[in-house]
Amino acid sequence: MEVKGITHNSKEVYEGYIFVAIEGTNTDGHQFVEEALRRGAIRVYVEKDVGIEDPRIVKVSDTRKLLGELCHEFYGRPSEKLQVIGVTGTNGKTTTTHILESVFRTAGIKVGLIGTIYYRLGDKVYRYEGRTTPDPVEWHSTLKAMLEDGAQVVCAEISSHALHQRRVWGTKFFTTIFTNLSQDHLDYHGDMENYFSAKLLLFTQYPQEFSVINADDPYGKRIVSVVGKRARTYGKEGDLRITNFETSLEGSRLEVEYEGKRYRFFSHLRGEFQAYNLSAAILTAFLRGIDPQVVEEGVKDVRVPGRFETYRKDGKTVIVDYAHTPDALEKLLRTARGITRGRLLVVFGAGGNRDRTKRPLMGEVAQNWADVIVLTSDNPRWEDPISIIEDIMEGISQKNKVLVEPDREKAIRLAVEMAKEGDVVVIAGKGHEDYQEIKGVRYPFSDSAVVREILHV
Ligand SMILES: CC(=O)N[C@H]1[C@@H](OP(=O)(O)OP(=O)(O)OC[C@H]2O[C@@H](n3ccc(=O)[nH]c3=O)[C@H](O)[C@@H]2O)O[C@H](CO)[C@@H](O)[C@@H]1O[C@H](C)C(=O)N[C@@H](C)C(=O)N[C@H](CCC(=O)O)C(=O)O
Ligand SMILES: Nc1ncnc2c1ncn2[C@@H]1O[C@H](COP(=O)(O)OP(=O)(O)OP(=O)(O)O)[C@@H](O)[C@H]1O
Ligand SMILES: N[C@H](CCC[C@H](N)C(=O)O)C(=O)O
Ligand SMILES: [Mg+2]
Repeated sequence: MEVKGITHNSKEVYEGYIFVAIEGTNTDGHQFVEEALRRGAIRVYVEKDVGIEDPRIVKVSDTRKLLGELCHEFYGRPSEKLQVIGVTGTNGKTTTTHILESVFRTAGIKVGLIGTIYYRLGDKVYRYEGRTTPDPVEWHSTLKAMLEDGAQVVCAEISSHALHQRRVWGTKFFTTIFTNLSQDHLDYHGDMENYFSAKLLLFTQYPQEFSVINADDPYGKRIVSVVGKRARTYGKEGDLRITNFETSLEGSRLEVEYEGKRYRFFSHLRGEFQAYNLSAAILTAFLRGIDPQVVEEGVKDVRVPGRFETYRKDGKTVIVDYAHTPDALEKLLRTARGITRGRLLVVFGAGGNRDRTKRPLMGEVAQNWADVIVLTSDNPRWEDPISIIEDIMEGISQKNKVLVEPDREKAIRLAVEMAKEGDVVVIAGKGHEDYQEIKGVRYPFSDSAVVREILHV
């Protein structure tokens, strides 16, 4: 039986395909078995009876795991011929994968990147459906495509949704990395314990040589206790020990101690949290045997679109960043406050159809650090923008600091034009995003483009 393709979507079944029925969050693939058969499926895997007598239907215990295993086989087990580095955690995945990409490229190693912004190998960008971590078909086929295009290493962001939905099941990892865990995605996971359990899966259910863990994070400590001798840690208490870190508008200086030696690094990345992203990437590069001088060179000029992008004009500074969780916003504003001579203004909103409970917490963070808060829309999706803003307002008692402007472009313009010499304006939540998602439509929109137009830079 020659298999022509594998899919979990009946609408993508063609003659000779295998269809795997998945019970999802919106609908159940088991309702589409008849359609899959009609479209020419030669095998249909189900988890439960669908009331159709047909020799092509086979029942298994877990169709999500089966889908991953089938795709891993069908695309030629690419993760066994590459070195796949998987990064998970609430924040830092995109940044850490970009640092690793820069280090491996400096070492002359062909390195692929799969994550929030793009799936790319050098200048080649692969089909991208908008997920930080794609479904098993897109995941294993992209690994195969990168392998065929010469990739030796692939650095990938592994989201908690992906782990919960087994989107990367069947993958063999070289190294997995844990950045941190703080509040996000509770709309999906329900509570922090479930969120942590999803993250833990990467370190316990997938083959890997090393687990690189943030020893300073309370959840990181729990992962170390579970993975045992495979763990290699970073942080103030890590195997790779952070001994000094300074950050400014110019960049960051990091000093670490590892296996009895001291190392110093400089990077254009800014923000106190970069100590951790840099350390995670440096430890991983050391474990892969990359020469320290090459690592030093590789971490210098890392550019991550939409992370702490800085524009300056007439003595005022505007920072565009992707922070969209209470922890990230807190660390971003704390860093911004440290470089502000005058007032700190912040423009942000919160994504619709995402974790609602984080909204007042973000409002409270903004109130603690900023002099002026302009509340606006992020990606409202199917929610009313005003009600999202009201959720954020719940966390703000100092109402006199707040201006409300639901139109994001007007809100950015309002803050930048209000700012005076010495002031800093932080525009948070969307970073690299080049769209605004409203009621299922992605309208072209970019925070950076709006800022550049206002400042004529
Ligand atoms: C909540 C969530 O994660 N949903 C993801 C999930 O969809 P689902 O389980 O809801 O699927 P469903 O729509 O219920 O359909 C169930 C099954 O029926 C099948 N079906 C459906 C219709 C049909 O006609 N025939 C058919 O066979 C579907 O193919 C599917 O297998 O599986 C889909 C396929 O893999 C994903 O595209 C989809 O991502 C949605 C669009 C999404 O917005 N996900 C976000 C929350 C997300 O995944 N974000 C993370 C983290 C971002 C970050 O913090 O970095 C990410 O990795 O991007
Ligand atoms: N190690 C970190 N700890 C806390 N905040 C961080 C860290 N690294 C980056 N941030 C902040 O969080 C934001 C998101 O960073 P990044 O895009 O690297 O995270 P991510 O895990 O890929 O996020 P997402 O899951 O939304 O894709 C950054 O814009 C920055 O403000
Ligand atoms: N500006 C986006 C950031 C989150 C995107 C991604 N992390 C997700 O949850 O899909 C939003 O808040 O909608
Ligand atoms: Mg990301």
